[in-house]
Amino acid sequence: MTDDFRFTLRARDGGARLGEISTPRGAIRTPAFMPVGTAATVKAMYPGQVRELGADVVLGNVYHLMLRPGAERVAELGGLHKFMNWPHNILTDSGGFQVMSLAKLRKLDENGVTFQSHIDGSRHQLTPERSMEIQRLLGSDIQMQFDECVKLPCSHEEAERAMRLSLRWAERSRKAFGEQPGRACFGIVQGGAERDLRIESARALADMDFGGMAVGGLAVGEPQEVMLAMIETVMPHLPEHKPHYLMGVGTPDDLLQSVKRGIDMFDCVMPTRAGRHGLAYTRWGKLNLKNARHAEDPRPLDPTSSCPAARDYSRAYLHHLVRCQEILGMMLLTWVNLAYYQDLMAGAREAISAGRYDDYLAQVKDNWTRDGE
Ligand SMILES: CO[C@@H]1O[C@H](CNc2nc3cc4c(=O)[nH]c(N)nc4cc3[nH]2)[C@H]2OC(C)(C)O[C@@H]12
Repeated sequence: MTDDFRFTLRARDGGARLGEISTPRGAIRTPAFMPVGTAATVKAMYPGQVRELGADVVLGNVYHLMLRPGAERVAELGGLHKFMNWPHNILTDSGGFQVMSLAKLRKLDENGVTFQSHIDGSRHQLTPERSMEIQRLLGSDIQMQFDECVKLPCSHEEAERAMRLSLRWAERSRKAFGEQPGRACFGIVQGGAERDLRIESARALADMDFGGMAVGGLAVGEPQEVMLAMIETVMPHLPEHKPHYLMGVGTPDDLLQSVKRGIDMFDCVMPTRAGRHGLAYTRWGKLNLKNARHAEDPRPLDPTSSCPAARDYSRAYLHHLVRCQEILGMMLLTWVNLAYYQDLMAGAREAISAGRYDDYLAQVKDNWTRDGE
């Protein structure tokens, strides 16, 4: 156990990295997938279940928690770890992205963003200082700078404006974070799909004293090749001794391709959101269990899986639950999908350690062509 925040690079296999973040709350094995726990819960999962799947860290959101139940209230109740009964690491997103994708009547200026809650219309303001104060009140172990993420496609001028604003907000966020032993503040690289802006942003952030570097502004609807091109553009300019976090990503293929290019951390709503909508991620690809072809299929999703939801329930039963919109259907498929994402990352870590990541990537992709059977 350590009382400071430390990242150790354990092995490399081409561009892929095997590492470990250690904090007073435990180790985060990288490459890592962080289940999204937006409203202080990984939807449809017990915290103990999430941990059993191998998750070392979950993600929380300033935007949602400041609106409901409120950061001060969570602090009075002992902080977010105690509140949600998750004693392991928590990373919190700083709110800027969610404000722009969820809130109403947003007004952005140099100081921050004022907006109306999408829940009750109440008025709120987020600045770099308030976002870092909220993350400190929550007791977050990894706190994200407050930034502005532009939608893609956008003009070079617009991407430049938002990237420079995000750099000024990075300075303010880092100053407001101060020194919190055992915790880290991460900078977020912006710059849209513009190589010059991405490099300028990465270089400027690398000179600030951040504990890790995130790549933001992606997974906002751009094609995968644009996302991968931006990762390749910034990677040479990210400090290799600090964790690299790709925000909001992604599909299983996105994760494996990004690990190959030097990404260590991911978060994405896909496995949990897809599970609630009847979609199952399996070794052979994605299955839509609403589809009538599963109605009389007695086989489990994957008899070799270590996840009971994938091993002990027939596709016919899962199809029935999804068709009836039964709560158990959402629970079981969320479980299946998070197990798949954690196993995918565990396999990547093992493959990098053995120096056979490219074989692993090819083997996983080869299985996907067999249409879920
Ligand atoms: C696949 O899920 C959809 O795609 C979005 C995930 N993509 C994403 N890119 C992000 C970029 C940033 C960023 O630049 N900065 C900060 N602070 N946080 C970020 C969070 C991000 N998440 C989800 O967001 C919506 C709700 C649009 O659909 C989901």
